[in-house]
Amino acid sequence: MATAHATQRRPAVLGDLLPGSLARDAALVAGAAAFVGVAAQIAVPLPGTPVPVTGQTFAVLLAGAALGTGRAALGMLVYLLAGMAGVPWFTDGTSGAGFPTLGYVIGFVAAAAVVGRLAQLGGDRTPLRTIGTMLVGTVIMYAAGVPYLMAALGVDLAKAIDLGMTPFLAGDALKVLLAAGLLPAAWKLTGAARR
Ligand SMILES: O=C(O)CCCC[C@@H]1SC[C@@H]2NC(=O)N[C@@H]21
Repeated sequence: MATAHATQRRPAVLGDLLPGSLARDAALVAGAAAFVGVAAQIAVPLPGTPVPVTGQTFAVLLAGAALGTGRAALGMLVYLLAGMAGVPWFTDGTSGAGFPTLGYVIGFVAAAAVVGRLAQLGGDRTPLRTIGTMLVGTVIMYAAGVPYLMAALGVDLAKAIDLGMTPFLAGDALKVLLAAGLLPAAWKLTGAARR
């Protein structure tokens, strides 16, 4: 019984290390949305495509792993809905719903939820596991973003991949590697128990 109790109290994700419960969770959800909103302002346009290189993917992956599935998904839902409602925190300070990259932002919700779940299962405790977790999250963003791009621009799948995936693979791989260095190191720094 004592062991089971101790196991329950062990932090499942980094966000659990902060004290409090409801207020903490609300702050983490709002913080995750704002974090992605700030990361969206790091946007580099590429010639020949309406899709920019942005810091969002990295922020979404980190928020997912650090907050766990429920809070991370909620944070990304707040980001999506507030942005659609007029908060200017999509790339380059934009908002609304009439832009071709909205599919990626919809994908952020699912990606954060899945990355959060994998992190709760220990998927951010070692660099190798973190790479796997972040790759899954990245694939989910593309799985939402590329078909949306197809529909929004009226192009076929090959063209949508050309415009919305191929130019970003190297940069997104770097973000995955960066997360794979950061998250296990953060766990090590906290000294929290391993799983
Ligand atoms: O307009 C937006 O707010 C969303 C931009 C989405 C950019 C996508 S996310 C996956 C890929 N990696 C990048 O760095 N940029 C694209």
